[in-house]
Amino acid sequence: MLRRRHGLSTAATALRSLAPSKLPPSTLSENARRHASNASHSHDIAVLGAGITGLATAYFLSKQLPRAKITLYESAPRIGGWLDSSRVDVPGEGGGNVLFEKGPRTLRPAQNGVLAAMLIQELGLENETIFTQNTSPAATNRFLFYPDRLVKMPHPSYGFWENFQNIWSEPVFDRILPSLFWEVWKDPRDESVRDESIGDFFERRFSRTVVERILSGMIHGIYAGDVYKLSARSLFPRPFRDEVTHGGVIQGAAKARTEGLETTKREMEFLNEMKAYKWDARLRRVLRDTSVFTFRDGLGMLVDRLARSLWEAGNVDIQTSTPVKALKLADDKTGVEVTTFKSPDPVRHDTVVSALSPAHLNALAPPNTTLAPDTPSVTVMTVNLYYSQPNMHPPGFGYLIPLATPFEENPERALGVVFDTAYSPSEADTDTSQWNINDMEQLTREREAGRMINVNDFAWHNFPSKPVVQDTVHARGTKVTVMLGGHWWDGWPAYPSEKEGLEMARSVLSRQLLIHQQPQAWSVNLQKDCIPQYTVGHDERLKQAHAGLARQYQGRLRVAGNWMKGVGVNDCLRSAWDVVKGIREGTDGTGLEHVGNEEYVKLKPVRVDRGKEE
Ligand SMILES: C=Cc1c2[nH]c(c1C)Cc1[nH]c(c(CCC(=O)O)c1C)Cc1[nH]c(c(C)c1CCC(=O)O)Cc1[nH]c(c(C)c1C=C)C2
Repeated sequence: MLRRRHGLSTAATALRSLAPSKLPPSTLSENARRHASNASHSHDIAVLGAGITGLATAYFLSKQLPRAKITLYESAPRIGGWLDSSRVDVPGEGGGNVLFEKGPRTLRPAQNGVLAAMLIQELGLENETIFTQNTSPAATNRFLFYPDRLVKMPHPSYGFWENFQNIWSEPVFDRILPSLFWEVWKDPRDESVRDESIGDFFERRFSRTVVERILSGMIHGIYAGDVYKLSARSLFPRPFRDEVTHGGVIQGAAKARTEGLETTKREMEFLNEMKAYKWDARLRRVLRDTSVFTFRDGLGMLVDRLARSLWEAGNVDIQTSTPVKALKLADDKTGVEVTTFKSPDPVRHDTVVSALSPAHLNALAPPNTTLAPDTPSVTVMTVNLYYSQPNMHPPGFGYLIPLATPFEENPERALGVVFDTAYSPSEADTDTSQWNINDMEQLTREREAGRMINVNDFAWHNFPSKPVVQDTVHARGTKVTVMLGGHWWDGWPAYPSEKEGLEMARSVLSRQLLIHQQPQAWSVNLQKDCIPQYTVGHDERLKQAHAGLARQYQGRLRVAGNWMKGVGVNDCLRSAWDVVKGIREGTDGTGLEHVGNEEYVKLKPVRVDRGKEE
């Protein structure tokens, strides 16, 4: 009884830190809550950390083990970690507000993203989702800034000639075609080389210009990291393997096209499990044409809905503002004792899942032990800016700034700029007279059939009849995010202040996009140690960590998060899914057992005939 009251009040505290409108109605699943809290528990599981990994772990646990007792410990007063969406008022005529994302802003439905898609369905977010169509500029137009201008990356939708001319004339693509051609003739590396940096690998296979002008930009957009430090084996496992098994990267890609892609048995099982899921047919159809999606209130809405669902489940106790101090294997080895800074008495749980960073987890370990491998991370400053003038940048996703961009063109060492307007519609975008489709009956038919349709500069489909918009400003403006820091700030003793960050971002926009105006709204966010860096030898270190955890804890302590097999939100969901599967199946896993799993199977080459899709 005591637990239940405590659980409800702490969950309520967590929920109250969200918008008041998100508080669960008192009628919600009261029976379910009472039932679960009175029942004897099948498992007693603690989850450490209520970022997206911890929340998703608790969610999958509560769904798949409804009789488990789950305690979620979070050191901060709020939940959600790096997923943080907030609204900022825009002063002036039109008024209203704009939504800024401090961290990740969109999700892809592909690969591990099927789990995010599943959450749309299970959390009832269909009518709150903004789907960006994969033919829209936000999906097709990506730019690199080199040497002093935006250059469009090739895309099949531009057609052969436009791509060819671009590749032929722009210095960013200098010698790319010969380097692709010669790759086929290069000797493969010695098999004894177990890992190297992606910079070294692609420089060896292709050329330094490919690495420094193109690849480094792409890596900035995902890892904010240094190509010469990150691991080829961890980040590009397929090409790295193809070099040895097929003689080269191009040969490997060609073989995959003709004979089918190779994937691990584990991935295949996951795909089959996802295929067997009872998908809403309409959602599935829309997602097939979706490049990325987000929600009316940003990705923070996913956090809110997960929290609400945990509340409703009744068997989850969310303890915010409760930092964990220490972890210890129970003397009888059948559980783990968790001590928090709130009480000197340890609480025993059958299983603990850490959704903390390696550094945080190691800080809880008994003296002279490490639980997770040393994994460096980078700090990113995101600077969101909103201007009331529309179209201040070309239509597209945004641009990335590679290593090779001359210093004088990027003295702030920005990593890239995201054009948020591209996927984030505002009230103004509901004005049908501005849409580039005249036949409104066709629009209605398409919408009713659950098909996506281009209605504007960017494309979006909405489930309900009224389009979902993110920003409440009445006129269309321009919303961008400047990304600063990452590996450029490695080893810095201090980071720029908010004021300096804003000045740096404005200076980037002024030089690179010729935006000299004063923004109407902004937000500067320093995200310390937010992206783990999978440096050379990463997989090997994970394997050792797995062996150590398995030996010491025999399945009682497991790990999940973005520091093992992918740094994105979708990867966090996958990691949560996998760890829960291990617990459900009662294996002696650690959450790292998949690392180095090299049992491969072949996927048949897929030919999608869109006309025949249901
Ligand atoms: C906010 C900073 C982030 C940077 N990388 C990531 C975040 C959250 C993680 C990440 N970003 C992308 C992926 C690939 C998978 C995918 O969803 O596409 C991952 C794992 C791609 C991506 N990069 C940028 C955006 C807007 C996206 C789409 C996903 C998202 O919303 O984050 C832009 C971007 N991200 C970073 C930089 C420096 C940058 C520059 C334009 C760092």
